[in-house]
Amino acid sequence: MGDEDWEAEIIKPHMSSYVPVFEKDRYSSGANGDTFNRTPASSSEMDGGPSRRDHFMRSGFASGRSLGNRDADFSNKFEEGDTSGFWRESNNDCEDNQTRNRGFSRRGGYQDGNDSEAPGASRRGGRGSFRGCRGGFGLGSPNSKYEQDEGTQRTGGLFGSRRPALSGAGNGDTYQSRSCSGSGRGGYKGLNEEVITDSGKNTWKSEAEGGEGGDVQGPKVTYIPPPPPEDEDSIFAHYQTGINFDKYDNILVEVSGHDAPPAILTFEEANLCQTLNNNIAKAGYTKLTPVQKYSIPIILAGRDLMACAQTGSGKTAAFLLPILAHMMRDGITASRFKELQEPECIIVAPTRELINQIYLEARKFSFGTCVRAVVIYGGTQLGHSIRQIVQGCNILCATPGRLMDIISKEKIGLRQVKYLVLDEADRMLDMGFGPEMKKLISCPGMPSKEQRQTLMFSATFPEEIQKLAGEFLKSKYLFVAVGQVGGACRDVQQTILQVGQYSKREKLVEILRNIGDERTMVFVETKKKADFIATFLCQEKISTTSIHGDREQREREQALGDFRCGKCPVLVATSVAARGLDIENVQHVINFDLPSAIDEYVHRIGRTGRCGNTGRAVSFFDPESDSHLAQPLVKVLSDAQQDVPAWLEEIAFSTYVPGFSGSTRGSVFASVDTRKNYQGKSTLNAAGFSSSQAPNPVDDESWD
Ligand SMILES: Nc1ncnc2c1ncn2[C@@H]1O[C@H](COP(=O)(O)OP(=O)(O)OP(=O)(O)O)[C@@H](O)[C@H]1O
Repeated sequence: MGDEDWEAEIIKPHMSSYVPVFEKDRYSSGANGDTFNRTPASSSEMDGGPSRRDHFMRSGFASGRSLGNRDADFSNKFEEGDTSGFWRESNNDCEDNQTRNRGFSRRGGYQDGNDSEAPGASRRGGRGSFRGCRGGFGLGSPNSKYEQDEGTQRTGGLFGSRRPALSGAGNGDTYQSRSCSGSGRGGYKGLNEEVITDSGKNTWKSEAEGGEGGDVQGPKVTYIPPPPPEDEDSIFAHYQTGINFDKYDNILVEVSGHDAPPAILTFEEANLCQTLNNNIAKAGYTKLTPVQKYSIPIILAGRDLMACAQTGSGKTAAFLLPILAHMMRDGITASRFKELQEPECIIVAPTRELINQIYLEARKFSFGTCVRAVVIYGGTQLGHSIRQIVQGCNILCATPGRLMDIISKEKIGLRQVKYLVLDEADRMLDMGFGPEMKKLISCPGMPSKEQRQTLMFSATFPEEIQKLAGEFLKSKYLFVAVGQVGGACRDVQQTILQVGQYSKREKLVEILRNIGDERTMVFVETKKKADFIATFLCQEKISTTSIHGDREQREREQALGDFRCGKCPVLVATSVAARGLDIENVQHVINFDLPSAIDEYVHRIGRTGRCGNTGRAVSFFDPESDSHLAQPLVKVLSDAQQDVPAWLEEIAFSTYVPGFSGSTRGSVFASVDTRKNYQGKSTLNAAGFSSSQAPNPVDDESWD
């Protein structure tokens, strides 16, 4: 990806606000048209009384086997030997996992015509019918000692041409060739991505575990991401807040812990320096969101914080602004070249694209100051990461694997760390990343929790993860809960359709055809399925790209860029794109497969309906595989004042688990703060008034 692609990806400022029109019959099957009715459930429904019957699956979308002969050649390739009519992939990710442990793998059936394979690579054949989409991207020859340190380069694909994605599919359709970037080559696994564990449950795997970026296993990564744009317009590019932005003020906020400082109501009250205020204005922020109103004074007061607020409600600025304010107040010295850099702030996030996004935000808010933010993440050349760091580093944004690598190379010292931020903290502390986070806080030089300020943010905080967090936070940390902990954003209109696996593709195409060119993220559960569905959609002449951990980083960034700029309005993704990504104008999220855990559902649908804009989420519920989600889904839907289909309630009732509190893997819906013996709890609304003065959002008819 070249510089020009970066520019294409950047959304220029002052674009008009996105307010989608919800046409009643948009997704209607035509028979009764009673679909996507945005009317909130009646109070009796909210109380667990009878809910409206859902009509979608009864009258609506075609049932039975999909596709027929339409894409016979392609489908057959996948369905060969699969009596289910949908290709089987039960063990695929286990295989991936094994392959991943060797540090390098190739996707079965995908052939990259111009890439050389490094030693140790494994090739899985058997489903061949595709060629690699395109060649690679070369960025000069190694010329520094860091690059030489990289050792063997993965040389294949330099300046490769964009080749037809489906050359083996038998139709040579040029449209597909042009638009489908769903078929990634092998290469490095995206290691911060889901893998199926022995138990069959998804978890996430850190980069370090797979050796990515490390020196021990596998070939070296040569990808150097293009530099971000330097011009002010691009740096401050933003989208407009939506019609529901002001309604954030009605959400109840609960702060727990001792001696919480009062919320602020305006940016002026934060008393930030002039440069920061200018940057805030240039970013188009005029009013604080609830999580900002509460978190900014807490962080400015030097307190540790665990903050939980709905997706798309401004958590990133809630931690960046007060950290920057402190740095400015403390007069940190301008960064300069040093072999060992000692950043004052470390921010970690679970995926590469998210950490890059956080970095861009940090760069935006620190514009014109001497604070230098740096981003490092897996899938890119290690030497490049080191070169970025040695030039100076006050705020280090990193994925965990790359961070630990860089620390082990003694390019980063931890003695000066004053702020440690875990974004998507529940993910950062779960079994995928938790061990690495523990390693991080026990690294030599890392100030103890008493000596540093630790900040955790997420839209979901399962109880058991809150308990783990105690190890990282001072005992007197404050907990801010904006709205229901783990609740879905109410600006997202959620629809659950009962769709069996054999009908999913047909339904997807039907919905996407109705949607037209509006940007849509389609979530699937595995990387292979992401490739498959992306390719299938391309074959259906729906311009689609894909992002998942089997794609090389260059391809992931290209895919995201193509999606952002609208070149490919459909992005098929695994959960690697479920959290944090803030992409303008994502009007729809479709859960082709539901995730295994409800918190992931909340994050996925939160890619739309951001910052007061409205969005829609449709989820295919297959009773064969998704029944365990019925209960938590009913809770999420009713908490967000969405219609709950009667059939879903029935399934939820029939799979009733006594003591259920909202999650299949512990309680997403923590009672708020899991510390039992705290004092000083206060409930306020986001406008800063006590709850007795505030309208209860559940009663707020105008919310929807
Ligand atoms: N006060 C504000 N005024 C206007 N826009 C804002 C404000 N705060 C944040 N935004 C914008 O809202 C969008 C969402 O913010 P952000 O990505 O920080 O959300 P988030 O809460 O971290 O979401 P997620 O839970 O999905 O990670 C961004 O485009 C951001 O620039």
